[in-house]
Amino acid sequence: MPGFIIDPADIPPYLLAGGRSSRMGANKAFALLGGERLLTRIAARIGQQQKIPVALNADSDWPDTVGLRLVPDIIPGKLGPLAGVLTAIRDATVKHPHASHIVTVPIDSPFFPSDLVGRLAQAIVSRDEIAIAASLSRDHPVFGLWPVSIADDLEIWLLKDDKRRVRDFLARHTVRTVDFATIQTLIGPLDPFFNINTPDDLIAAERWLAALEQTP
Ligand SMILES: Nc1nc2c(ncn2[C@@H]2O[C@H](COP(=O)(O)OP(=O)(O)OP(=O)(O)O)[C@@H](O)[C@H]2O)c(=O)[nH]1
Ligand SMILES: [Mg+2]
Repeated sequence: MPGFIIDPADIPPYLLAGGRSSRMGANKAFALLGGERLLTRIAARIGQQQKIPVALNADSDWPDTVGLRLVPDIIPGKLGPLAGVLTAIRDATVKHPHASHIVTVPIDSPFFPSDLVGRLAQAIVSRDEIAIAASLSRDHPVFGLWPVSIADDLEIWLLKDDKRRVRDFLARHTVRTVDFATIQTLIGPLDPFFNINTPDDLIAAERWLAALEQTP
């Protein structure tokens, strides 16, 4: 079936980095993986899939945006990743008025698939649908295509729902879930959405990176 989105590379990309990094104990965007900051590494990885420059959704006093356009949350209080999604949609409505969707990726998952946006876009069959990634039977809604048409509903939900469970918001909309396979490496199968929350996760990520580099 032909998809609704004609060119996935035209979807405006937003890097979600507005979290607290509380489990890491320091801003994980600046943590080094393979000698490179996660911020630089992940911006490049999503940037290579998209024609529109990546925007950085992060605090207004962010120390170094590495040249990315900074878009701070429009609702204060660190209300979670969906506050970043709302911010991105509102920004895109102004900066990219023809976009039907935006794409978000988190700051802490360095191995996400190089065909992420294309596969998510393929799953969308009409204007108001959300597409999110999944692997190993788990959903990863921070990796999502979000229709700009959900903005008002998302804003009301963020302000009114105290629990702010992402799955509760998704239940209000049509969601296409796209499953991605694990990556075979010399040390076993890698979840492409492995995410770095703690210092131990960062050590594990170094091992995965080395294994990927050694895998033919
Ligand atoms: N814009 C925005 N992004 C957020 C917010 N909370 C989390 N995120 C982002 O959502 C993604 C997944 O969040 P987590 O893995 O929990 O990261 P975190 O919140 O920084 O880390 P913890 O404090 O340890 O939970 C990361 O890219 C975060 O930067 C928020 O309030 N606003
Ligand atoms: Mg995380």
